[in-house]
Amino acid sequence: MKLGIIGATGWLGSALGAGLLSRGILQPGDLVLLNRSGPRPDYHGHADVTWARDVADLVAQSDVIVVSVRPEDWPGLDLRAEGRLVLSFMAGVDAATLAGCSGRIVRAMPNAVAEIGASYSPFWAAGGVTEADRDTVRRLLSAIGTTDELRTETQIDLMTALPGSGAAYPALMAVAMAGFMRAQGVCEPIAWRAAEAAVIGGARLLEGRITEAPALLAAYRDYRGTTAAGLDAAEAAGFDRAIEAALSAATEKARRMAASPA
Ligand SMILES: NC(=O)C1=CN([C@@H]2O[C@H](COP(=O)(O)OP(=O)(O)OC[C@H]3O[C@@H](n4cnc5c(N)ncnc54)[C@H](OP(=O)(O)O)[C@@H]3O)[C@@H](O)[C@H]2O)C=CC1
Ligand SMILES: O=C(O)[C@@H]1CCC=N1
Repeated sequence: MKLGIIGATGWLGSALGAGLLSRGILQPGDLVLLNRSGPRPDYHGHADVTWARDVADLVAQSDVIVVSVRPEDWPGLDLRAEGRLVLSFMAGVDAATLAGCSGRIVRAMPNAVAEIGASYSPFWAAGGVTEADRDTVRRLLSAIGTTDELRTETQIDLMTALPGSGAAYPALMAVAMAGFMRAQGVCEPIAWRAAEAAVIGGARLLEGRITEAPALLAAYRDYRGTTAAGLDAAEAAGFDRAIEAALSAATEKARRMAASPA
């Protein structure tokens, strides 16, 4: 299979290319790459990839095409992909808009954790996508982590808001936590290590057992100690409302982008 990646040197496109090559899912000769800034002598340690001249050249050389450009760059691509499977990573560019390229459309929502091969990248397939196409999508996405198929396209906007945000909310928490420590006179490196202990250490404890989060919170509350006092104060200050506001705003932005394409 020849895979064309439009946006091959971007944040996600580059992570996909790196994962496909390092996991041996595709060989360098299977990759047809395109970006805006031009060919590079080395692509993740490989020189023997193919750089397309333009979008039409990439389509001519590819069986499957990944579109990983910013949403606002989609109209300018003028992609014509009749008979091809087209896998879009773009937020807020819906299937009705993508259908203009005449390909078989799948939308996936990876995140920045693709950089370390641990993205959760759910996908949704439009009409006309075959079982073989779905297998291809699962194989490609396995290069950057895990996936599930979604039943409706509207859920892509929700996934854009949550897993799509990658490390953003953990980073937001870490910055607030380290800031509190610094404000209390803790030196910079120890402030960051304290925040890392809570954000990363806590996440590692929950890894693979996230559904146990409510029970873990109950255990802290039953303890009736300092953490219980902190949890109560966080809730009273609107912690849940802040998360809901963030995810609603991001979902709404994705919906607005789809309703008014660039
Ligand atoms: N980053 C994220 O965390 C997430 C991103 N997404 C979606 O993934 C898509 C890609 O995002 P991201 O990787 O962050 O974006 P980047 O800005 O990092 O990369 C965009 C890529 O597109 C290339 N490009 C831009 N215009 C053209 C063009 N006309 N022809 C060919 N290539 C072009 C750029 O080339 P060059 O390198 O030369 O500039 C670059 O390689 C977006 O649509 C975004 O909504 C979805 C979930 C999470
Ligand atoms: O912030 C963004 O727009 C990108 C796309 C979806 C998630 N991150």
